[in-house]
Amino acid sequence: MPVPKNDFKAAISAGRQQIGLWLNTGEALPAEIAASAGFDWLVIDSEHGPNDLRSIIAQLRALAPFAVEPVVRPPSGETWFIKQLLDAGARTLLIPMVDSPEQAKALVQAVRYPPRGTRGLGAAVARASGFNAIPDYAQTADDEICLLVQAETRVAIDNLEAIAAIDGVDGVFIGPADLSADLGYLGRIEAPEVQDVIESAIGRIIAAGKPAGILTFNETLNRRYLELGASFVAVGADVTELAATLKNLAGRYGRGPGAGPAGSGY
Ligand SMILES: O=C(O)C(=O)C[C@H](O)[C@@H](O)CO
Repeated sequence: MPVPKNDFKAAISAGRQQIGLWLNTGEALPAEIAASAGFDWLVIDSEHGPNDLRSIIAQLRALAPFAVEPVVRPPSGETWFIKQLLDAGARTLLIPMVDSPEQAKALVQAVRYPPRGTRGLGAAVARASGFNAIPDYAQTADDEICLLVQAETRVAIDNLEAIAAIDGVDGVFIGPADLSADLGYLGRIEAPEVQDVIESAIGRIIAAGKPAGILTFNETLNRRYLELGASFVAVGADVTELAATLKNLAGRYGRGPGAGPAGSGY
């Protein structure tokens, strides 16, 4: 029996646009609530969210009954943690700060079993294989793993075509907050100079034959990126949505700081 198909991977490679949300509470219950809202993909974020392997597993379990792809973002692309995440049952990974084709190649190696890569064997005792309930796990896992890399520095933008060309990179995600900072526009994602770089990067990723992805908290920008052909667009984060909704509710009864200005997020 092979591993189940990764519909998200198939969708983005076929250009079927997927709408996502960031999960930053580190808790299973809000993850379950977000899944019930109907998003196509949800990012369990351990780069900026309070997550460890156990909280990630709890969220993977919470999301399992839903038709949504859990995308796990580790704090960085360390091989040892990638191995733990894959064994825990994560199969779509979003790796921050990938600046070069060499880095991308090393990540591809980390997510694939020999002879195609260097992933260590051990899934038979792990959640990924249903604790050995999927007999062909080791033979079939590689093809359903989806490796997404983040381009979020000037160096990565310079190397975009070379990164996208790496076989096994399944999508390139623009990190607008870090990219804008590296371009000298800290906290100013909407600056026209930043937008020019992002729009051209989306076009270049697509021209290189790979799906492009992005996240902002700005609906106008998100719709523009969808128009430009980005395949996986995250449109917000659970914590910012909760904070905004609660401030608004309290504000309607004269409490708290009120709704405040809407930001694009960082
Ligand atoms: O640089 C970015 O933008 C991202 O990588 C996404 C952010 O990390 C996300 O956490 C929203 O602030």
